[in-house]
Amino acid sequence: MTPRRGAVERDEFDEALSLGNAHVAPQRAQDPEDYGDAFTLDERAPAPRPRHRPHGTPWPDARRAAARAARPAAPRPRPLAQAVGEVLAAPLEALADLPPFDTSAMDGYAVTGPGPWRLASGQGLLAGDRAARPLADGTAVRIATGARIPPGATAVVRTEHAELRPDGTLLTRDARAVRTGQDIRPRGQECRSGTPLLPAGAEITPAVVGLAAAAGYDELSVIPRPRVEVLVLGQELLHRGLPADGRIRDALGPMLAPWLQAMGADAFVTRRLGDDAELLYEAVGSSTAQLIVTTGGTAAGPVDHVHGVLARLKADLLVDGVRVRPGHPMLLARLPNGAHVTGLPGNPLAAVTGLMTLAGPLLSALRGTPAAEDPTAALTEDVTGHPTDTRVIPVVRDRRRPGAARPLHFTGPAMLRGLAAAHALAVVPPGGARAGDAVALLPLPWGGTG
Ligand SMILES: Nc1nc2c(c(=O)[nH]1)N[C@H]1C(S)=C(S)[C@@H](COP(=O)(O)OP(=O)(O)OC[C@H]3O[C@@H](n4cnc5c(N)ncnc54)[C@H](O)[C@@H]3O)O[C@H]1N2
Ligand code: MOO
Repeated sequence: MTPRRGAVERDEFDEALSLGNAHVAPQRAQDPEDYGDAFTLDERAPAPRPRHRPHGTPWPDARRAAARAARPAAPRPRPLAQAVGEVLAAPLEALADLPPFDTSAMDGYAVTGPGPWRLASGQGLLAGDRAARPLADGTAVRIATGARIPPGATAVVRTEHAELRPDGTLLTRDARAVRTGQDIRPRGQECRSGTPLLPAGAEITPAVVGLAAAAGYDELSVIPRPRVEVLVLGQELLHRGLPADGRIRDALGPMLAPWLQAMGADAFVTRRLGDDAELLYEAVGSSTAQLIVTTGGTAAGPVDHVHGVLARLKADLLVDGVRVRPGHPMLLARLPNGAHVTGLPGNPLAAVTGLMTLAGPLLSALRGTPAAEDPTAALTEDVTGHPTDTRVIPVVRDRRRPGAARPLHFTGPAMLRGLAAAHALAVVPPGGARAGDAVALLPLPWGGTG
C-alpha cells in the first residue's frame, strides 16, 4: 500500500512508537535522504519502496489464519445455572407455547361481554391456579396478573378502571369501553412450541438462560468454554509491591485471565515460569489446555525461549510474526496433540494486540461463534501510519460526534495507560489514516464500544 502523508520509515516509526507518541507524526527529517527513499511527508511524492523487506504475516491474514486454525469441541449438556458464557451447540427451540395459556396481563376482573357485570364471590383467580370454571355471560371474576383466563372471558378490566358497587355490580369507570381481548396475553403470543428462538453459535448470556428457562429447558447443549492456560515468562517480573532493583511488576498475569474469560474462555490457571526453558518445555508439553497463552520470550534475546521450546515440541508454526505494531513478534502454533499456543510479546500493549489478533479469533473458532463484522468509526485526527504494517491503537468514542473515535495518548508498546481508558482498539492500515477516515474497531470484550 502507498504510504500517505505522514507515513514514516520503519525504524523511525518504531522509535516514536516505543516512546508512546506515534499517533503524532514524528519530526520531519532535516534531509529526507537520511531516511532513504521510503520516507515521505508529501502525498504527491512518488510511491516509496520500503527499505526493509516486511517481515511476517500481514495482519488481516494472521487474523484469518487464527480463525481457521481450530474447530469447536463436541457439544455437552450443561445445567442452565452453569451455561452462561458458553455457546449454544444447537438452535434454541421453544419446548412450550409462551405464554402457555391465555393469561391476565393485569390485576383486575375477567369479564364476559359488555358490562355491567355481576361479580362472582370469592378471592378470584390467582397466578398458578389450575383451570378455572367457565365464566357465564354478563359475569365477572376477580383475577390476578399471571392467572389463567377462565373459558368464556372476553377481556380483563384493570382494578383502577373498575367500579364495584356494594350490590356486587361491576362497571367500568367513566363508561370506559372494553375491547375484546383487552389485557389478555393470548397463549403462544411470544412463540409456539417448536418456534426457533436463537441459532446455534449464539452466546449464552443471562438473558438467554432466562429465555431457555421460560421455554421449558433444564439444561442446554453447549460448546464448552475452551480451556486456556496462561504462562507468564520473565525473571524480571515482580508479583507484588513496588518496582525495584531493575525489576518491574507483572502487568499481564493479572490482566490476561479475566480478559480471556471475557472472551469466552475458561482461563483455569496462570503460571509464572521466569526465564527457564526447561520449565517452559515441561509446562507446554504437559498442559491439558486447548489453548496455551505465553507472554514474553517471543523475540531473539538471550532468554527468549518460546521458539526453541516449540521447535523441541515439534509444534507447527502457523503464524510466526505479524506485520502489526505493536506486537509484531506474536506467534501462533499447533502442538502435536492438537492444542494451540499463542505466543504474545512481553510488552503489555503488544501482548494485547496479540490477544486480539490471534487468541480472539482462535477462541471464536473453538467456541463455534460466527465471526462478526468489525464495527467502524471515523477517526477524529490523522494517525501516522507504519509504512508496511498495520497499527492497532487504543481509542475512545467521541462524546460530541457519534460514530467518531479519538486516538489516545500513552499508547507505546510498554504502556497500558491509554488502553485502560479505551473503548476499543482501532485498526490503522499501513500508510496511516486521515481525520474522517473510517477504520475498523476491535471492541474490547467487555463491550467498550457501546
Ligand atoms: N533486536 C530486536 N529486539 C526487539 C525487537 C526487534 O524487532 N528487534 N522487537 C521488540 C518488540 S517490538 C517487542 S514487543 C519485544 C518482544 O519481546 P519478547 O516477547 O521476547 O518479550 P520480553 O523480551 O520478554 O519482554 C519485552 C518487554 O516487556 C516486558 N514484559 C515482559 N513480560 C511482562 C509482563 N508480564 N508485564 C509487564 N511487562 C512485561 C519486559 O520486561 C520487557 O521490557 O522485543 C523487542 N525487542
Ligand atoms: O512494540 Mo513490540 O511492537 O512491543 O510488539
